[in-house]
Order: sequence, then structure tokens, then C-alpha cells
Amino acid sequence: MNLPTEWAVQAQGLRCALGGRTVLEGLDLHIRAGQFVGVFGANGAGKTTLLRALLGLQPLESGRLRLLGQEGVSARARIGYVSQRDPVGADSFLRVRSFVATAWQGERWGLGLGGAQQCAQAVDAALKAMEMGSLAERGMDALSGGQRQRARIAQALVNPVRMLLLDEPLSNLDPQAQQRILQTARRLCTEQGMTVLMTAHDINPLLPHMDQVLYLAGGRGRLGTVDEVVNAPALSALYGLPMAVAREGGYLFIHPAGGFMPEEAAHCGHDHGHAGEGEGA
Ligand SMILES: Nc1ncnc2c1ncn2[C@@H]1O[C@H](COP(=O)(O)OP(=O)(O)OP(=O)(O)O)[C@@H](O)[C@H]1O
Repeated sequence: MNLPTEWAVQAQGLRCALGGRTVLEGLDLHIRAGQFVGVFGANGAGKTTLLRALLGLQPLESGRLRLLGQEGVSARARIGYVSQRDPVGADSFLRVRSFVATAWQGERWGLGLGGAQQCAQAVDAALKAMEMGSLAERGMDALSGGQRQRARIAQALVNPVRMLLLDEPLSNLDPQAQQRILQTARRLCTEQGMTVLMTAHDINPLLPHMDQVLYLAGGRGRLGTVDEVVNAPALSALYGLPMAVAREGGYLFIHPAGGFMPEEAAHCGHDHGHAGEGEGA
């Protein structure tokens, strides 16, 4: 197998603050194109903030960022995003095909208004990639939760993107629906060289599919293979307290060695607003 040599993400010293609190503090990240990366961390650790920072939706306080070998907006046009919050209802009157087409940006690719045919082809290709072809004419309000997530990812794929940022696409899905999305993400990476960053809370469903994990805690991150990162010494160093990792029946269980995790270990403690502001994560 040929390993891709180009970088999808080159981030140095990323620092982000929200509501006066530092969420990411000097995060360094180098991810090669074609990698499937699972992004983990406690509630409020900064997973969504990181994805939004990569998209340019969350301003950086400092740091350098190159995406897909470029800086700025031109790279971001080649990134597809599926947000954690799903505005259910706004699209209920649309058929799946039309829902996917609403994200088409033909004019951006120089196709202008005459790009109707290209749009239809792009929609078909995106639906096919997500195994949604047979549901193209169905109403968005008549989809299951898993089908709806696949339609949302198809929408993110309708433009010629090279990287997909998926924020908790597996939440509330049964194991079969989760695996279907994971298998598709894996295939996109392997067959098309897509880079996928997927946030999740349970590492186990992702284990057979992802290349690397990124753990976020205390504003910092640790990226590597599961074996490199998901072990007691590495996670203890990241969280700043003794962590335990148990393996049983092919499943990983990660927990603080002493019981509950203090909030300050999971989140970045720095408050650079006024004293008393903010309520933690
Ligand atoms: N608009 C906002 N204003 C102020 N603080 C915010 C805002 N959005 C998020 N935060 C805070 O930023 C921190 C990081 O939030 P973020 O959503 O990135 O975490 P997360 O790891 O994605 O969490 P979760 O697993 O719950 O989705 C949290 O402490 C959160 O309370």
C-alpha cells in the first residue's frame, strides 16, 4: 500500500477561547491525507471547537493552520462538515435528492447557473457514496435516524471535498446504523483518499475502522494509533491524573484510576476573562 505523503492538517500552536475561557491551548496536529481519525475527549474538552476552528468558524487566538496543503478559504472550500446539532424540521418538506442539492456550490467550481446537469451528477454520486440512491425520492421527514445522518453526510459530500469533519454522527444510532456510517467513512478514506475526522464518545465502534485517535483534554491533544495513545501512561500524561485502560472481549474501557474525573482534568482550566465569569463546561 502506498502511504499518502501530503498533509491534510498541519496545525501549530492552535489556541482558541470561548466565552473568555481558553478551550484549546497550543494544540499541535499533523494528519496525513487519507487518514480516518477518531476525535475523543470528555464533554466540553473542545472537540467541536477544534472542528469549527479547522473550518474557520471559530477564530484562532493564535497558531498556524494549513489544510490540504493550503492556507485560508481556498482549502476550506474542499472540506465537508456535518455539525453535531441537526436542525430537524427545517428540511422536512424536501426530498432527499433536493436536500443534498441545497449544498451544491457549482458557481464556486466555475459551473455557474448552467451547472444543473453537473449538480444532478454530483447529487447522484454523493447519494451513491452513502448508499442512499434508493431513498433519493423519499421525503426527509420519512427517514430513520441512521438514514438521516447518511443523507446529511451525502450533503457534505456533494461538492468536490477532500476532507470530511463529522461531529458526533453516531450519537443516538443503533450499532448497525453506526457501523454503516463507519464502513462508508472507511471506504471514502481508502478508495478516494478522503481525510475524515469524526468526533465520538465511545471509542469501541470506531476501533476496526480508524487509523488514528486524537484525545483532547485540558486544552491539549494527543494523536497517534490506538496502541500509542490509548494506554495508561499516555492518557495519564494528557489528563494529568492516573488513568486506567482495560481491554475485555475486544472492547476498551477507559476511566480515571481513582474513580470520577475532576472537571479541571478534562477541560482547559485557564480563564482569561474576568474572575467569576463562565460556568465551566
Ligand atoms: N458559544 C459559546 N460560548 C461560550 N462558551 C462556549 C460556547 N460554545 C462552547 N463553549 C464552551 O467551550 C468548551 C468546549 O466546547 P465544545 O463544544 O468544543 O466541547 P466538546 O468536546 O465538543 O463537547 P461535547 O462532547 O459536549 O460536544 C466548553 O467548556 C463549552 O462550555
